[in-house]
Amino acid sequence: MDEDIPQLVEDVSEIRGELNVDPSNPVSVIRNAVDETVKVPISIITGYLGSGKSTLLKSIAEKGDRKLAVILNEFGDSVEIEKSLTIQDKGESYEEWLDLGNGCLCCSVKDNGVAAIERLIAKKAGFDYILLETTGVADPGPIVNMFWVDDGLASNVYIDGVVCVLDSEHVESCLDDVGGHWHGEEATTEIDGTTTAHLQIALADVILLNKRDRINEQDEARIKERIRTINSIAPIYETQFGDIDLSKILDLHAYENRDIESIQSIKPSFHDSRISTICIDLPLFDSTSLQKFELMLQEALWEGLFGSLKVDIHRTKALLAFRDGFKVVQGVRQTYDIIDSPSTGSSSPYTTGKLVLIGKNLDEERIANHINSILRN
Ligand SMILES: Nc1nc2c(ncn2[C@@H]2O[C@H](COP(=O)(O)OP(=O)(O)OP(=O)(O)O)[C@@H](O)[C@H]2O)c(=O)[nH]1
Repeated sequence: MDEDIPQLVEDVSEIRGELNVDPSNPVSVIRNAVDETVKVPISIITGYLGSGKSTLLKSIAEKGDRKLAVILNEFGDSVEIEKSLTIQDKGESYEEWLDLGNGCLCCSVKDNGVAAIERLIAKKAGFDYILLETTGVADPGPIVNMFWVDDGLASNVYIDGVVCVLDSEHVESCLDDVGGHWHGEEATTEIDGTTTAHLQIALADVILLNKRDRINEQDEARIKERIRTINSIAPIYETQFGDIDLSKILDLHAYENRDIESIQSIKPSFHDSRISTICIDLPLFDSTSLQKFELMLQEALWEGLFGSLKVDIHRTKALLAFRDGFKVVQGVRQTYDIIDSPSTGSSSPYTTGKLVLIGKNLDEERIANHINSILRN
């Protein structure tokens, strides 16, 4: 093995040892050893089982001149308390088994996964991009939040975006949940018919309609329309064997304030009984608007309420326009961030703002009325 290629997770017990030092803040131990000036983008690759995630990763690795670190998250076929963490670096790969403790992706992967990636950075592997492939049955929300929110990690890694790979031939049956039996997996549908595929599409910043060779033009038009009823922000590209111009899926900066274009270009929404996208115009904010807006947003995200309307929000984006500048809001599930625009010293380029929400039960008219009445008072 090449000496220059760093060992990533030498020993799981070592990670646990570190976690044990300060269980309340597991990354802080490692954070000190990290060069804070290094910031590596991480893209989350999500998509249902067999949609072509690994094929895409291979295609990216072959194409780019970037040095990629690829992290594969796979569960065993039982609710095993083990997870395989494989890092590939130009053909070399390291495999470690991380004990998840309770098999729960959300919390258990968080601690071990964060520690492993901190180590990756700390070892200065010389890579400049991380791709993380989630397991096909996973809701990507907790993973996105893990990389976005974690302070220690955020100083070294920033989340660039979520790429959702769809199998053109099977995406409709996944959304109708007749595909839940694939690969012997159990169906993952909620009572109202929301499937894992809905959640993966809802959180996508870009969508690849892969296996395009398996459908005809009519199918393509119908499928795209259906996807847009769920997420009308993310661009959709058709691909075969993950072949795509890398500039369309990497370096999206989808969680930053430079994401203005996607907020501005949002199309009017369609309605789906499960998850849909809505877009609400916001007035020019004055000195009291921000606080009112934030309280309203907190109630919506944390309590699931716009007034008396019960909602469930997966993704939030907003452009808040002020006379002398603007702010961008980014949110994933209950977490949000309000990001200032860099000061230009001149007046704002925007005279109105916009709020884009992807979630369940989003009645655009009722929400717009609620927001307007809050902002007016
Ligand atoms: N016809 C066709 N087959 C494809 C295409 N992309 C991928 N495949 C095939 O689909 C199968 C599944 O692809 P993978 O890349 O392993 O899918 P995955 O999403 O990583 O699968 P899991 O790890 O099981 O979730 C493989 O046999 C691929 O060769 C495509 O565009 N067209």
